[in-house]
Amino acid sequence: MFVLLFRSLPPQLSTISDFSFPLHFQFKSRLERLFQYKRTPIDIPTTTTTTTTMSGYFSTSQVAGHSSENDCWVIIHDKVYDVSSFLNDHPGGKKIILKNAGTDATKQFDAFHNAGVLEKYGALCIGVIGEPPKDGPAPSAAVTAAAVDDDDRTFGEMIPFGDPSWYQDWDSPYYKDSHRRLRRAVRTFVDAEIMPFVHEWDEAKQVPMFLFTKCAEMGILAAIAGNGKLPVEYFDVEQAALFRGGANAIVPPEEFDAFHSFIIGDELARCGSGGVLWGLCGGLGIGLPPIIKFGSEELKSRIVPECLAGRKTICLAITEPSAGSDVANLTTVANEAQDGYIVNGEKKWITNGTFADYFTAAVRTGGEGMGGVSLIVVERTMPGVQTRQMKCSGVWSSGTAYINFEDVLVPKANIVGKENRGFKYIMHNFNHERMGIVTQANRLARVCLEEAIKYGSKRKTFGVKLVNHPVLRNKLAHMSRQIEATHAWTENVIYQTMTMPEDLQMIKLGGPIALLKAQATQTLEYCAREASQIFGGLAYTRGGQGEKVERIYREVRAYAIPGGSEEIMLDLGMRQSIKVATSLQGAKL
Ligand code: HEM
Repeated sequence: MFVLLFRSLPPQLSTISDFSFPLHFQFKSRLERLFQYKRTPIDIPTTTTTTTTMSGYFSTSQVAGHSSENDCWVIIHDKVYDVSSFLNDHPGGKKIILKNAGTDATKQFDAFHNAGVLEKYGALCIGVIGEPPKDGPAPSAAVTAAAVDDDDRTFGEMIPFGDPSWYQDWDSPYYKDSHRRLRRAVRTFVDAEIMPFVHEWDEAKQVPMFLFTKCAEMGILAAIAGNGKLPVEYFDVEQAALFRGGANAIVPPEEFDAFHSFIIGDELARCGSGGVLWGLCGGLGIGLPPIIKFGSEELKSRIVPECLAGRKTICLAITEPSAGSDVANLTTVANEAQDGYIVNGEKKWITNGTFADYFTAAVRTGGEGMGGVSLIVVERTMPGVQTRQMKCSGVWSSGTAYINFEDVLVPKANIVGKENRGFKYIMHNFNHERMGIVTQANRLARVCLEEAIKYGSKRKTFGVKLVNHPVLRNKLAHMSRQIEATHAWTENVIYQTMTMPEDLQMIKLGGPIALLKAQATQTLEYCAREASQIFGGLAYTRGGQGEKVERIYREVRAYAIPGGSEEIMLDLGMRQSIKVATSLQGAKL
């Protein structure tokens, strides 16, 4: 609706700074909008949510009566918070809140916090300012900005370039109603179940195991592992909130496509933490697909359902201390013995390796080079497996591990597919892995942009808002154009994965995907740097308003290096593209 109004504005009001909506254009008051949460389509587990326990309606004079240290209320964005029990724990100190006790402290609050803080401390909220609606429903705890949009053509907070353009009523050939429903469902889930806890989990350097169960109950784990297809045969679709109800589901299982996967990855990445993203799906997204695709029926039925249900976790163990992107030269060996294989060797920088139950490990079963590599599933419970947490600059909660395999006896049944075919299976996986990195990196870049625009719209220097300084707008402009270009290219490639035969994808898409990965991570690096400059000191300290930007800035290398470093991606991208052009497309070079 906002967009329709905007379109009909006269040309003289066409720049944002020129207009503010007349009162009658403010089509619904904030409070009305809060109560207009129309959909309750999914059951989201609530055990750890800090949902609002709103119970009442208050006038400002009622709130004014609660202004002492023992009985202290404040109004923030039309909601009433009883902060009496929180005063001593307030990181900004109790005096500063007491100065605003009993009053509307929205302005002061906004100057020092992200809006997300209130999600986390929702339990302090005791009501709202205003009269109860005559017949309306009670205030809903699960209200988020995402949930109050007027229709599904527009979605999100409408921060310029803060979401992909199809969220802002742009037409797109790629998305239909199930994609629109999915973005809403995943956003509601992420806002309630992940976003408020990201800082805590990152500082604790681990993602809680219950998050796996929750994501499994949503169907998110299955969607991530499915590589654009839903592995319906390995999980109970009826128990996954997104797919429950068949034709009436948020996404009817038979409609699921690569754009649904993309939306899930993109919406999850809004949490602004590579650590949480990788903690949850870094192992599953690359460790399980080779088993689903190439494993024996026995291996699949033993491992896949457990992982998709969130009861077990898995990771991909390829990289070694001396063989990074150089997979063909790895040295971990699996020597055939009477009862199986004896595995010996070291793996390094293994995402989820500190806690994973299964390791889809690349081992040498044959001679030198790529023809001697196999994939085998090593299990944590097997004697001789040792893992230790590595101290990395970023992605703290993802459980990055150094792994020792010492005389580990692994049964023959755990070999994935055929012996000495591992290199092909790994290559098969790389495109999928890289597209996952692209999706996350570009959304993290968007998070930096969104945070910078929000902060720059409230923070003033020399009496002028940051966004009104041309030098800072220039930074935002360069961030936006790169993010939008990367997103459009990503959508184009995803579409090809839906229409091109799989064997041809391996040949034709490898080059462009490698280039796209470099494009996405360089965009991320640029955006994280520029957003940090805009936040200044706040992005140099952990937590607080610059929390997301500070974290993302130190996570950049975790995207630019793994899955193929930028240097290798750029070289491979051109090499492969020239080869395809000359051998397949008829280019005379
Ligand atoms: C429900 C009410 C409030 C909650 C839950 C809350 C929570 C927090 C939290 C978690 C922080 C740590 C930094 C961050 O995560 O953003 C913080 C910092 C701070 N808060 Fe609050 N706060 C509340 C109200 C207020 C009010 C009314 C003021 C008044 C001005 C205030 C002033 C500050 C200041 C000055 C800081 C330190 C900022 C910095 O380190 O740069 N807070 N608050």
